[in-house]
Amino acid sequence: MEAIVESLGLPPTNLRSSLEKGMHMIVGNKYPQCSPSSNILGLASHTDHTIITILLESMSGLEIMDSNDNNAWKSVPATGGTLKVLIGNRLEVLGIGLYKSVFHRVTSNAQMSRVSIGSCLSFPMEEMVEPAMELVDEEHPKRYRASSLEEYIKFLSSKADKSYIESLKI
Ligand SMILES: O=C(O)CCC(=O)C(=O)O
Ligand SMILES: [Fe+2]
Repeated sequence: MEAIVESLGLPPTNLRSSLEKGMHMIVGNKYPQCSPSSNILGLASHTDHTIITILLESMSGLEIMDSNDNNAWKSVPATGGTLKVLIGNRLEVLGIGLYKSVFHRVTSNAQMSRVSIGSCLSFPMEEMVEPAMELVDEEHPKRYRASSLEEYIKFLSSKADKSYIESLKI
């Protein structure tokens, strides 16, 4: 994490105390076998609310949206035992969009069920996260408003018509 923070141009220890107090959730997902004719997704398109998510999956099925190719869905190859790192909303906000949280989804599979384990790194529940002030100047405006994990949970139960990351853009 310190290397990622440093790559934003911030002191590597910048987030240390927030991370020590922060939430680290391990999420297990199981996607049962499902006929392709039903046209059902295993998991709908979303970006993660986290700082980063580290993902381990039993087989392929993960797709990411390629904003450089007309938002086409691209399959992510599952290469045995490889960990995948997804940028979450908090890191996008902190670095004023230098790293983008990617839209991803999981397809269904007619032959086999699939499992994945996500290691989700987050700030403390009530901590307001906003762009790092060291990175903000006249040429680099804030672009994102401050928000917390607590607020994200409320957002989930609201009937918002845009994605969470869009709702954070000023
Ligand atoms: O199962 C996967 O590969 C993705 C899981 C996921 O996106 C999530 O838990 O947020
Ligand atoms: Fe996700």
